Amino acid sequence: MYTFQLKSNENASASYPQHENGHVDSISLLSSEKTVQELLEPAIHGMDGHLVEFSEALRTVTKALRLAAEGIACAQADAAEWKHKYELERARNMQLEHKALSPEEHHCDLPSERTEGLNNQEDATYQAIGQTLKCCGENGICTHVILRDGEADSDCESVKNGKKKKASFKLAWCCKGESSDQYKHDVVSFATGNITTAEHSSKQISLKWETSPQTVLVLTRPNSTSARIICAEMIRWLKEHKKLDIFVEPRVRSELLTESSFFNFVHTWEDDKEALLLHTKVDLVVTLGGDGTVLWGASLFKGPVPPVVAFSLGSLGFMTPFYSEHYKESLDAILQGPISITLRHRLQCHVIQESAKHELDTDEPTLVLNEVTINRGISSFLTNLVCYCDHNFVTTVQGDGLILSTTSGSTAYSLAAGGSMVHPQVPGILFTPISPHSLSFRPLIFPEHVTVRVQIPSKSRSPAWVSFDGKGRKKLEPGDALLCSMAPWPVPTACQVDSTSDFLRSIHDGLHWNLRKTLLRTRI
Ligand SMILES: NC(=O)c1ccc[n+]([C@@H]2O[C@H](COP(=O)([O-])OP(=O)(O)OC[C@H]3O[C@@H](n4cnc5c(N)ncnc54)[C@H](O)[C@@H]3O)[C@@H](O)[C@H]2O)c1
Ligand SMILES: Nc1ncnc2c1ncn2[C@@H]1O[C@H](COP(=O)(O)OP(=O)(O)OP(=O)(O)O)[C@@H](O)[C@H]1O
Repeated sequence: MYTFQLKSNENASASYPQHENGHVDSISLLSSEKTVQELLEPAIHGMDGHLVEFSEALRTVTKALRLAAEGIACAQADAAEWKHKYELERARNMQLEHKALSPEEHHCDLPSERTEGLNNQEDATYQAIGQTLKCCGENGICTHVILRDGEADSDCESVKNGKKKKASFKLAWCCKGESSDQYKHDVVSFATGNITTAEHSSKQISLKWETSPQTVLVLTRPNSTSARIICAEMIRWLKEHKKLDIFVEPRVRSELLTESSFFNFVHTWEDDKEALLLHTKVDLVVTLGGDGTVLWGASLFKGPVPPVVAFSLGSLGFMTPFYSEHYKESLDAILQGPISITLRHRLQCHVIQESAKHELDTDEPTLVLNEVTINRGISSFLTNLVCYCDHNFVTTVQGDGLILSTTSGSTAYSLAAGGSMVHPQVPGILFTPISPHSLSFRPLIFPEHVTVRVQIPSKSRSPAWVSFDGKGRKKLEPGDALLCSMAPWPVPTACQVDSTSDFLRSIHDGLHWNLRKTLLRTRI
């Protein structure tokens, strides 16, 4: 009996025709439902209660299946309709875009002298674009320009209809202050008043060697046996297989020579003055350690920084995407290029002492890759830091202190203090308070071009302490100030995949960001 029922069940399901996508046809389900009823009707006649119950259950299942199939069919019809709508909308947008981009289409039936005028203006426009590109080339700064100087374009309909034209305007911007012409660019001038950006300013950057790298600086985390072992092995491989010149820190050279006189070819430097010239000799920097070693490496370069390849020892860091175990494959690919890089912006920090505020000759700035922190040190008083952004008063920080962070540093101390995580390729200055006394004090992000000034009021009850990437603490006496702005020398770090993929991997693997634990239940 039960064998029969099972078989009929199988037959019923086998007879449900399925679409390519695996969905069951609701009409066939309806007929199957009837078939089940017809088949069972005589069989159950006069049988016991169990069979009646079972046939009821079977009917309910078939009905449920039919309803589900109807639902799916309905959803599919809906989806097809939306897809059609989407395609129409897309085609319309593409048409509009095309219209906006092609200059010829803008010249509808205007009087001929008017069109001539426009053509001349366009010539001038293209000349202007040419000039801008030339100027970009010279300055090493690229601004993508859309210029459409002067009078109407897509407003021609309104002109024909005798309607008023929209006011024309011109946008300009400058970096590095009003006074510097060098970085000034006229950008957009649209008679229509529509502002668009031609290109995204910050894209995935690719580095292609024009001549092969010759010299590599290898930096290692101190007091680490694994770093020492991999360092010696890597240097031997770079010399024997890649014929490269190697630089290491004075400490590392002594360590290598203690191991073997083979490492006699390794170069180093004598003093800080010589270290300052490293960027003129080194094509590539390799770090073996954690994020701290990358910070250390960056701090050796007070100006331009060669590309940095950061190998992690053990766990992956936020700025160390390469595994040291695979150094040969990674370095092979990097030395050959092209490689994706992240340009990690740095902040330059000046401490201005009250006693020396009228002196023109201030100390060299300190460059940070993560952040500069101003805190209360051992004092038990709240900090009282008066902050300005350019010439605008921002706020007074009363709390444990303030972090001015780069976007690379956004996953470090700033994050612990409640700041947001920001993709490292975004240029900006994060303004994150540390344990602020006021509950409404939320973190801010300033644009890249501003200068932030943190002033210790002359009447402050206590000094404050400033530290750079967690190091080099300095005392800020009442009346002293810290000036912080974006440095012109970023740190180019090689990516394992690309900027975004590496960033996301670091926050997923390093922080377990938004990871929810799911309970594995045994299915009954
Ligand atoms: N409460 C905190 O979270 C806190 C406190 C002090 C310093 N720090 C951070 O430590 C940094 C100095 O690092 P260190 O290695 O010289 O000191 P460290 O040896 O004390 O290490 C600090 C930790 O911060 C991590 N770290 C460093 N840079 C990071 C980054 N950009 N993103 C995510 N994590 C990062 C390191 O991997 C390490 O685990 C400082 O720049 C500061 O950002 C954090
Ligand atoms: N070559 C170096 N010379 C001097 N100090 C260094 C050097 N490399 C790293 N440091 C310092 O040693 C400390 C530890 O460096 P490490 O690279 O292990 O950083 P970490 O980020 O703490 O490591 P992890 O990511 O494994 O937690 C840091 O404070 C760093 O500034």
